Amino acid sequence: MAGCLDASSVAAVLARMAETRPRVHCLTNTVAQNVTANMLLAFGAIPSMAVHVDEVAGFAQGAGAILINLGTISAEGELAIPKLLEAARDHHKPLVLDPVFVELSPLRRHIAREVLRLPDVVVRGNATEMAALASELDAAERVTRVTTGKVDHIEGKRGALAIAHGHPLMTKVTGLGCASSALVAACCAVETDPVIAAGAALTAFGIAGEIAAAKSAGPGSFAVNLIDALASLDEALLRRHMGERA
Ligand SMILES: Nc1ncnc2c1ncn2[C@@H]1O[C@H](COP(=O)(O)OP(=O)(O)O)[C@@H](O)[C@H]1O
Ligand SMILES: Cc1ncsc1CCOP(=O)(O)O
Ligand SMILES: [Mg+2]
Repeated sequence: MAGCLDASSVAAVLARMAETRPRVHCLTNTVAQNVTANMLLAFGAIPSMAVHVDEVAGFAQGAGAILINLGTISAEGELAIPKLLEAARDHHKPLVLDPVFVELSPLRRHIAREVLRLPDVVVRGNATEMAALASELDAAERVTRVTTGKVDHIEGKRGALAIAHGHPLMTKVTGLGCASSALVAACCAVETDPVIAAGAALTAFGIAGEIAAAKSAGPGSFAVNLIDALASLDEALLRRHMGERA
């Protein structure tokens, strides 16, 4: 039976985020780079996005977590990935994979398979992407599966969570799934249990989506209001949206 987090657990992760300000090194797609960087900053983390094979290892070794997003994977990006995997392995960095459109691309499936040779990877995707990777995920060691949608489902070594926060407008702005993967990575930098880290990230992001939607006329204003809402989160707001007494 999947559980959910309480406001104090989410607030504790956000407090560590504010205190630590982890840098998330993102090898991510050109569509979502800007929204990803802005959401990480609003969340209290620091984004970096270098890709060149001769410098990416240094960026990754000094980061709190690593994100690999396959959305616009290039030959240059593909060269950098082994360096990121080495950094994650040798320097014990949390690593999140976002297998964008893996269902459409044998190349992306191949790269996802290579990434999943590493143990303890956190994979965040939508239901189509996670279903397309089912056999690779089944074969991966100590993988944490994060499947987003109307309800986000998180399954890992230490349990399962279902997160029923968010708003349909979050599907109308490009890059918000990619951004959610980056927020999961940021939480993995300050919370050692990836199930709790992903639960905190998606609870916070979903509540920010609810707050932003209430004051938006459409997807354009929603995109801007979402950054403000994410930056405004505190325990009182979390409690209000999680139905807990202030
Ligand atoms: N129908 C929905 N209602 C509320 N929130 C949603 C809905 N669909 C997706 N979300 C939220 O939107 C964000 C992006 O999820 P999703 O659309 O599944 O990713 P992707 O953009 O990679 O396909 C997640 O935070 C998720 O919780
Ligand atoms: C449209 C598109 N094409 C390649 S990456 C990308 C952005 C996908 O963003 P998200 O998965 O967050 O909707
Ligand atoms: Mg996506």
